[in-house]
Amino acid sequence: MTTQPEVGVPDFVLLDNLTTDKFIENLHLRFQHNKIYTYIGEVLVSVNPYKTLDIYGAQHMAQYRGREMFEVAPHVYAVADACQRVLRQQGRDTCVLISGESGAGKTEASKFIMKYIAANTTQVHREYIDRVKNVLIQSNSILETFGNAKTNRNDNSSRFGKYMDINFDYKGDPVGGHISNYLLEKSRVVGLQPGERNFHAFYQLLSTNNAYTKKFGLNSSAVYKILGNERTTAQDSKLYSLTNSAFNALGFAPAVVDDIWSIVAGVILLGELTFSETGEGQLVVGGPVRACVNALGVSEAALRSALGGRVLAAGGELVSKDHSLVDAHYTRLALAKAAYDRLFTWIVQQINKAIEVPSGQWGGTLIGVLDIYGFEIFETNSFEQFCINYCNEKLQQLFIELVLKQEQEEYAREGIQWTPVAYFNNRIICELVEAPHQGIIAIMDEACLNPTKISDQQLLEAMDKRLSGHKHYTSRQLTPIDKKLKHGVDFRITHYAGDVTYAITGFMDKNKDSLWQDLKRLLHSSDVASLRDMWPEGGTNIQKTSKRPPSAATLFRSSMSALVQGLQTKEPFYVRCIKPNSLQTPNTWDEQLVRHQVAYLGLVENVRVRRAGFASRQRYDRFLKRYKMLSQYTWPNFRGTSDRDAVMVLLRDLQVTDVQFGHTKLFIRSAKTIHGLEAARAELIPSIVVLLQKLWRGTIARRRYKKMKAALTIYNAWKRYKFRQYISSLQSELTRGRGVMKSWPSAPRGVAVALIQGAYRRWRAYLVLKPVPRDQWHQLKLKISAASALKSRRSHWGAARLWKGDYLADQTYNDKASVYRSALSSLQRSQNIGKALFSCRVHKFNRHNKLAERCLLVTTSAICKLDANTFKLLKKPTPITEVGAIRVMSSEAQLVVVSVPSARNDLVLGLVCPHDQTDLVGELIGVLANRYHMLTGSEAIVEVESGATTRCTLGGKHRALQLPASEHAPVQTPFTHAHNVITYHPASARA
Ligand SMILES: Nc1ncnc2c1ncn2[C@@H]1O[C@H](COP(=O)(O)OP(=O)(O)OP(=O)(O)O)[C@@H](O)[C@H]1O
Repeated sequence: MTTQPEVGVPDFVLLDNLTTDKFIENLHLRFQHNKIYTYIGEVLVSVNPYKTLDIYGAQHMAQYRGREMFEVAPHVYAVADACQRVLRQQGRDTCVLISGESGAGKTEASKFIMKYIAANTTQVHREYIDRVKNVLIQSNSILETFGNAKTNRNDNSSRFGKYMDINFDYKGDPVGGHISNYLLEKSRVVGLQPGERNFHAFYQLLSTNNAYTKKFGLNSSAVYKILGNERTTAQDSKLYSLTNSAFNALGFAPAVVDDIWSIVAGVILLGELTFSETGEGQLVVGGPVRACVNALGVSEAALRSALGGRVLAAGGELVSKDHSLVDAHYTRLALAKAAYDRLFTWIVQQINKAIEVPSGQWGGTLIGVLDIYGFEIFETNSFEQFCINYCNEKLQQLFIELVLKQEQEEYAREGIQWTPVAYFNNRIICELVEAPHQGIIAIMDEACLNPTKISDQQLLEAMDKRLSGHKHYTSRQLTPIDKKLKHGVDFRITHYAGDVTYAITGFMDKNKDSLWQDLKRLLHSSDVASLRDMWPEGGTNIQKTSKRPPSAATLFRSSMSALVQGLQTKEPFYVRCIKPNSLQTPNTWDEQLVRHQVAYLGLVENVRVRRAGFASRQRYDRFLKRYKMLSQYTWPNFRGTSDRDAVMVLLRDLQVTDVQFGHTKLFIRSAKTIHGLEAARAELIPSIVVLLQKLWRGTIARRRYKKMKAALTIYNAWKRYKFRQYISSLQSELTRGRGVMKSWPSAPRGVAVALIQGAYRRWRAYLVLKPVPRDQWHQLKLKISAASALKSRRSHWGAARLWKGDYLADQTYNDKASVYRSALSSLQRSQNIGKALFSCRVHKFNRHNKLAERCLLVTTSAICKLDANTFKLLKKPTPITEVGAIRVMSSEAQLVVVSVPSARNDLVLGLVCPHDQTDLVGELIGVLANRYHMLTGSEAIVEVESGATTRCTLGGKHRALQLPASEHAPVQTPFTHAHNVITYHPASARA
């Protein structure tokens, strides 16, 4: 991973002088360098780049997997990973609360979080987990189609609040989810601001020639009232097919998808209906009535009557009342809004069915992702802004509760002393809105319930009366000097994020949100099955439905309170989104706009609170892991017992004093200290990287070496196998008198034995030596590789027994083993000869034709001749590097000639084997050849004489050395000599 240099500070907590200017300066600096993410402790501040950044790919995800937030550059993936880690490691539910104004990047952030969570599963290809991941991601396309629209602030603005719970199994893999939707901006269905579009669904439906447009006579080039001046685009038709494939992926039945698009068409057509009055005052419905009833699946008569008037239950009687033109118009719009709003909620319910945790599947832990509208302050603020801003007050309250409370609890838990920080608690504003009996919602509900029709203005008067004296509420009536407030229209709430003036107009209607029963009945009578299903209350008896449903504000308050309750039980993470400009363009920074958002999101305050007590807190183990290299007492390892002790020692060594030691965490007061630690660390890192690289390269080399060794072992085993096969084929040919013997069918048995012995010897020789072509075996006088000599001998002789090497140290071979051992160690002390590798008794033949019993000792560097009884060194050791050649016989004779060109005498030795074995030659050659190779880097020369004769140099003269002919009479001495010919008698050389 390449770590890029940081720009500014990656965590606002590290700012030296905290002011709003400094805060914005750092945010801007980072934005200019495409560093759109910065932390306030664990809160992520994200600035919308309005351009595609290459920071979201799989390789970026990998950088955040399992890493602590402070270890890696700030990123929304780090938040997602932290969420998942808390869930997996502590089994705790977590949530991410994403806030910011329209276009600040909330929905994008939530999608990145979902993407990360979906990718970060423990099992990559478990079928239903893959399905869940797919469904969670696809559900976004449907929600965006039906709930998003182009506004002047955001081309793809979510016009509803969304909270999504994702369920995880015990391993931490997603197994399902649930979406809650809040307050769709349904007024958009029938009224658009200039330059804005209606919900995407309408344009998508009209963008192609499809079954629905055909069936309901819709036309992509026609102008429809509810679509405003905006036309469909090529993008819409692309998204139309995407939406349909998402429906398919979520398992929506084709009939249901038909129903959904029919309702969308029906709403477009409702927008086209017109009303006029006949001369007799009769209301006439015009426009595409037929197409409209077709799309909604209702009868024409029912539609006409529902739009033309209404039936009321009064005193047990049913009274019908005709609509005026104005009422009819209002009813049509109400019907369109209600039908679309209900459709949206119903679609969310269907999605929930598709993603619910299957029964029997444990989906015990949750991550909640809240993507909800930010604070809104417009020219004219109405009921919707009132609800949205109330929602933000609730979330701010939650933030205060969780963040500040947690902070204080942590200090208490850790035994840290601190002075509480003053902060503005917005509970008072929440209460202004929601308090029972006294709050604005209660006052509105009371007005709505009043049997006499209360106007908006009367509502305002009632509010003024009840709320006068409240610090956060005012109106022109209450502060006549404030000319900005319109008399009888405006009231102002001082929100935690600033003053907002609301116009009371429409509050009563919007809060009642009543849909006449006739319309509910109409929709329930539809033969579009899904539409019928959406309006169950339209099926109840009109006489029984006089009870008013709860008002819109009350419903909203309940859903907010349920939301907050749910969030309270979870460990929260915050993403605060900031919009850098209103033009939706990259690289543009509108200082005023940013300043405003920083203010109302309370970000600087957030940093202050975070730093009030301590700028940073870290668990001892984590702190140690990050900074242990800064002190010789802790690097590479601390010798004490606890991490806390280690951190204390480390900080004492660094003379850092502005800290407090909690039970499990270290609390650092000033940001400067963290800076200092970070800088010192950054300075040391390059040398540590070099060290790690060195170690790692060594590991790789050792691994490669092991592999090579393993390959060689396999190769040798195979070679042995082939030769065993060859020998056994020879043996079986011999016993059956075929094959080799076939060429000499009459060969006597002695010849056969000689033959097989010859083959056996050649085989032994072969094993000693590097393989040579069979046709060159008669020239068995070769240079061999030391390693292969060692290995080949070992593979043959070593298979039967272990090489003991230092035989003299073995009591069974040498009854004076202990004398030998002490002689050896004093020898080792006096003569730098190294470790004993091989020793045995030998018969030595010298230049005076004398035979002597000696002991031979081969060490890591030299060949020594020792006295046979005292094991004292007899002559100067001969360095192994001076060995010229080693000569042996291909037979079993234990005769070895070690030629030393620098001396006038070769070593002519008959080795004395232990009782239980017949050969030491192989082992001696193995040891000598191997050491020779190690010391000189070249191969030892080993000559194997195939015949019965070899040679040696004694007293500077060449002498022949032979084995006796078989018919020779046995002699008692291992060596005899006559006429410069030395004879070695193997039989007499036994121990
Ligand atoms: N991280 C990002 N990288 C690139 N572009 C982004 C990023 N975040 C947001 N955008 C761009 O900004 C646009 C608006 O973002 P988004 O829809 O997430 O805002 P929002 O805060 O959810 O707004 P609203 O409240 O209106 O729904 C996106 O369509 C996208 O083009």
